[in-house]
Formats: sequence, structure tokens, C-alpha cells
Amino acid sequence: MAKPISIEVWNPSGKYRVVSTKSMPGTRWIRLLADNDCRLEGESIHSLLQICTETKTILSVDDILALIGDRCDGVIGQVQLTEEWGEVLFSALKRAGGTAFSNMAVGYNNVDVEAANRNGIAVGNTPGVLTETTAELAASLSLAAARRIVEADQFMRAGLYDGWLPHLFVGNLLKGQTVGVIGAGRIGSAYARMMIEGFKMNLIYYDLYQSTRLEKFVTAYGQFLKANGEQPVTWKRAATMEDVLREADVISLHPVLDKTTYHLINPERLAIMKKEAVLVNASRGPVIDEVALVEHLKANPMFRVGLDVFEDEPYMKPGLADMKNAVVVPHIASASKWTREGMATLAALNVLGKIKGYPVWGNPNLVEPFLKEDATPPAACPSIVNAKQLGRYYYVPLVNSYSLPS
Ligand SMILES: NC(=O)C1=CN([C@@H]2O[C@H](COP(=O)(O)OP(=O)(O)OC[C@H]3O[C@@H](n4cnc5c(N)ncnc54)[C@H](O)[C@@H]3O)[C@@H](O)[C@H]2O)C=CC1
Ligand SMILES: O=C(O)C(=O)CO
Repeated sequence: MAKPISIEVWNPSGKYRVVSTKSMPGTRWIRLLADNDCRLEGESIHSLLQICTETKTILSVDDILALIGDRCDGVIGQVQLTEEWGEVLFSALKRAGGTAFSNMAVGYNNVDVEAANRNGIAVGNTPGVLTETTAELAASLSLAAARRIVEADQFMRAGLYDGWLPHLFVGNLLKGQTVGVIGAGRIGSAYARMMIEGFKMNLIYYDLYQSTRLEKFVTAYGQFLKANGEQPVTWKRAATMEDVLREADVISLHPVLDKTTYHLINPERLAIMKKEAVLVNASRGPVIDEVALVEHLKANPMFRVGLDVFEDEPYMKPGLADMKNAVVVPHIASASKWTREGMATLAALNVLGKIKGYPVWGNPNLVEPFLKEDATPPAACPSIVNAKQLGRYYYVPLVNSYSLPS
């Protein structure tokens, strides 16, 4: 039997019981869920909100079962390896009368959606609000790795700098080089634009789908540069992932994690990359075979990586921490204040919307109407990944009108 876990309680007399497995940034999500005076569609929301305040980061399944208890309408949970949501948790949520779960994340590889479907539980996620923030971190890692920022910082702090030298921390110039993107969805495309606009890099990308918007952007930006007497940027959609790995100088990984992308970067693929390439991963750790990566970093000191995510998060594979050609940060790609508060709001509205029986917002890429600080959010769930399987009603938001269709 799990030990009782510590919680913070809001609005004890609330009609619905919603649990959050972590404290989340901002207060709007708490107001939306638990404020008696807060109204959606003229109706008081009136939820009892319980926020887990355990100091340990990773909750066990037993801890989460204890949080769900005998009565629970919905749960806001956390990303990736900190929580695995499968049959045990979804069936417990169903037994407790629950119908709603939302990750505070866009990625939901920690969720067994089939198990959620079997138990009739809606699974929410938080797309869009973290696109630019995550892309900015991938761009930061690209620069930090290419220009050896962390190594140089450590050198400086160690008091080793005794004057300018022609060979000191020489790195890679980005301008005119090729940026490779694997997974050119929301974040991959935003990252590509940053690198193309910011550093005038050429693009090669691989995705299962064509990214027409991205291609049009690069074409138009190339024409603009040309008209200004500068070298135009170019784009290419690669037929294979290998083409990207062979040609690109900086490669950033932005696919979802599933069976098709597990260990997408393996020893064979590392071997075809340029010896001085920069590889960035702000998607999911298991997209890279991390043991193979450590060996590759050892054998190729000019090859550099920037990693936000790790195969056995929160741990690193042996040897990685010793590699000077690796920049490592603790899964902070979406960590800007605006984004994290927005993610909390979207997760809360997914759960609340399902409890209230609202339809699902028709365009999960257009979530701004939910994020306006002082406005009443639309009466909809911002993003439910299994809406179709659960037979939920969809509608496409109308310009300037976010109320329910009659
Ligand atoms: N490090 C962090 O804090 C964060 C990580 N992420 C990760 O980034 C992922 C992507 O997020 P979004 O861009 O919003 O999702 P998205 O769905 O817009 O983009 C994912 C892209 O991957 C492509 N893809 C799928 N399988 C592929 C394959 N086998 N080969 C090549 N491309 C493939 C899809 O076609 C799609 O275009 C999330 O699923 C999440 O795992 C997202 C936010 C923050
Ligand atoms: O949103 C996600 O998928 C994350 O990894 C955390 O922002």
C-alpha cells in the first residue's frame, strides 16, 4: 500500500474532483478549475482541485492510484518518463468516475492511448503553445554546440584564459551551411525558419509529409535575399533520412517518438554523418541510440551534440557526462514562463472541457483563444488526441467567434 501523499487543496466544496500530479506554473489554470466565481458559458465551474505537492519528481503508479482515490473526475499528468499512463491508471480513473486525462505536454508517448480508449478516457495534450519556445531551445543548443559555448564557459571559470589565441575554441560557422530537420512538423518547421532566417542556412528536411508552408517560406526568403543582392537560401525535401544525415552540417530531430523513430539515430546512421556535424535532440531521448552516440563522440571529437532529452531520462548513459563535445540540459525546451503557464491552462481546459461535455476544438494548432489571460476561454477542449476514437464532436473555430455552433 502506497504511503499517503501530500496535496494542496483548492475549493474543498467543489462539485467535480480534479487532480494535478504536479504543481504547475501560473494561477490561471487554478482559477479556471477551482474558482467558484469563474464561469464558463455562464455556468459556475466549481471544482475541487487537489495538487500533489510531493517533493519527489517521479511518482510511482501506486502514488498516482492514491491520488485518484475513489472519486476523481479528471487528472492532469506529466510528461514522458515521470509518469506512464496505461491500463492500471486509466481503469482506476474510470472506476473513480473519471472521464478525462491531460498531459501537460504536446508529446504523449508516455500514454497508452488504446488503454485510454478502452476505458473511455479522453487524452488531452498541449500543442502549439510550446512550438516557438522549444524551437528556440533547439536553436540555442545548435549554437552552443557549434560555437563550443559551454566548453569555453568552463575554461573561463576555471581561470585558464591567459590571452587571445588563434586556435582557441574554434567552432563552426553556420551562415551558408545546411541545416537538416528530421520531423518538420510544428516545432521542426519553426526551428528551420529560425536557422534559415537567423543564419541564412540552406534547408534539407525529411518528414513523412511534405511541408508546403515551410518550402514556400524558404523560397520567398531566398527571393528576398536575392533581390537584396545576397546569396539566396535553398530548400530540399529529402527522399530518405540518410540524405539529410549525409548532407547537413547541423541536424535537429523533431519527430514524435513511436516505433518508426525509436533509435532513428543508430551506429550506421551516425557513421554517414559529417565528421564535424552538429546533432541536436529536443524531441525524445530514445530517438537516439545514446550508447552508440557516446562511442561516436569519443571517436569523433569534432562531432558535437546538443541534447535536451535522454534515453533513460533523468539519467545519462555512461560516459556522456564526460564528453566535452556534448552540451546537455535537463529537458527544458518548453521552459519559458509564458509557455509553461499556457501549457497548464490548456491541460486544465482539456480536463474541464471533457468533464463539462464540451466539444473538441477543431484546430489544435490555433490555441491562442484559450490563452488570453483575462478572456473567457472558448467552451471547448483545446486538444484531445483520441477524440475520434471516443466519437467526440469536432468543430472548426470561426474567425472572431468562439462560441458553440447552434
Ligand atoms: N524537449 C521538449 O521539452 C519537448 C519535446 N517535444 C517533442 O517534440 C515532438 C514534436 O512536437 P510537434 O512539432 O508539436 O509535433 P508535430 O506532430 O507537429 O510534428 C511531428 C512531426 O514528426 C513527423 N514524423 C513522424 N514520424 C516520422 C518519421 N518516422 N520520420 C520523420 N518524421 C516523422 C510527423 O509527420 C510530424 O510532421 C513531440 O511529440 C514531443 O515528443 C515537444 C515539445 C517540447
Ligand atoms: O511537451 C512536451 O512534449 C515536452 O516534452 C515538455 O514540454
